[in-house]
Amino acid sequence: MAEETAVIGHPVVRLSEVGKGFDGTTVLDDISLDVPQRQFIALVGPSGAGKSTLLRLVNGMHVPDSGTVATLGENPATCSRGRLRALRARVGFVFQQFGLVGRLSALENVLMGSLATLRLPRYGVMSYPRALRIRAVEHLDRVGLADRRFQRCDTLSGGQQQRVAVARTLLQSPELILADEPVASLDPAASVLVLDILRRISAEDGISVVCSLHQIEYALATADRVVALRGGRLVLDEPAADLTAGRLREIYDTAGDGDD
Ligand SMILES: Nc1ncnc2c1ncn2[C@@H]1O[C@H](COP(=O)(O)OP(=O)(O)OP(=O)(O)O)[C@@H](O)[C@H]1O
Repeated sequence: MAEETAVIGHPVVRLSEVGKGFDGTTVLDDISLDVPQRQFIALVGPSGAGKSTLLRLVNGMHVPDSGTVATLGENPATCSRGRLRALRARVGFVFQQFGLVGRLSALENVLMGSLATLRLPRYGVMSYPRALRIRAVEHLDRVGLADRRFQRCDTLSGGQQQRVAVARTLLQSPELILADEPVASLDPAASVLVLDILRRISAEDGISVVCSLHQIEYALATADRVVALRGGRLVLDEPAADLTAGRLREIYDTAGDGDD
C-alpha cells in the first residue's frame, strides 16, 4: 500500500536533508523523508533518537539548522506568522499528555479544536455555533464517546481522554495528524483502541498520520510504513508488512553502540 499511495499527488510532508541540533549537539542528521497522502507512518527509535524533534520540525515548532521542511506545501521555517498559524490549523497534533482542560466537559474540549478559526473567545458549550456543536458530537461519536460528552475530562480514564483529544483534533478537519507517543501513558487495551481509531481515521478520511511509538508490536500492527531513527539518523524505512518484530528490535538493541 505504501508504494501505491506514494505516487499519488504531492507528498503531504517532505523533509530534504534536514539537520537539527541543540546547544552544539546534533539531534537530527541528514533526514530525508516523504509522507504521502493517506499513509499511516509509525516513527520508532530509542529514547533521544529525535522523534519528537522531527514532529516539531514538521509543524514549525522547531526550525531546521540545515535542509528544508515542506508541510502541506508550506515551509514552516520561513512562512509568516499568519501563514504558520493557518498551517498549524491544518495539522492536528496529538500529545502523550492529551492537553485537555480537565474541569471542562468532553464536548467543550472538542469544541476548543475550532478556536483557531473562530474570532472571539468562547465560554461554555452554548457559545459555539450550533453546526460546530453538532460536528463535535459526531466526532465524539466516532471515537465512541458521544454518551460521555457532558462528563468532565478529569473524570475520564486516560484512554477516554486521549480519544477526546483525537476528536478535538478531528474538529480542525486536519489534512495531517502528528501524534507524539499518543499511547505512552495508556494501558495495552486503551492503547490498541486509540491506535485503531487513528488508523481508521487515516484510512477513511485520507489523512496522513505520523505517529511516534515506543512499542514495536503496535507499530507493526497499526502502520502502513515504519520509519526508524537512531542517534538522529534515519536507519530504516519500510512497509510494515515487510518487517518483523525481531528486525525492529535490533534497532533498539544496537542503540548506543557507537553508530554515530
Ligand atoms: N528544546 C530542546 N533543547 C535542547 N535539547 C533538546 C530540545 N529538544 C530535544 N532536545 C534533545 O534532543 C534529543 C532528541 O530528543 P527527542 O525528544 O526528539 O527524542 P525522542 O526520540 O522523541 O525521545 P523520547 O522517545 O524519549 O521521547 C534529546 O537528547 C533531547 O534532550
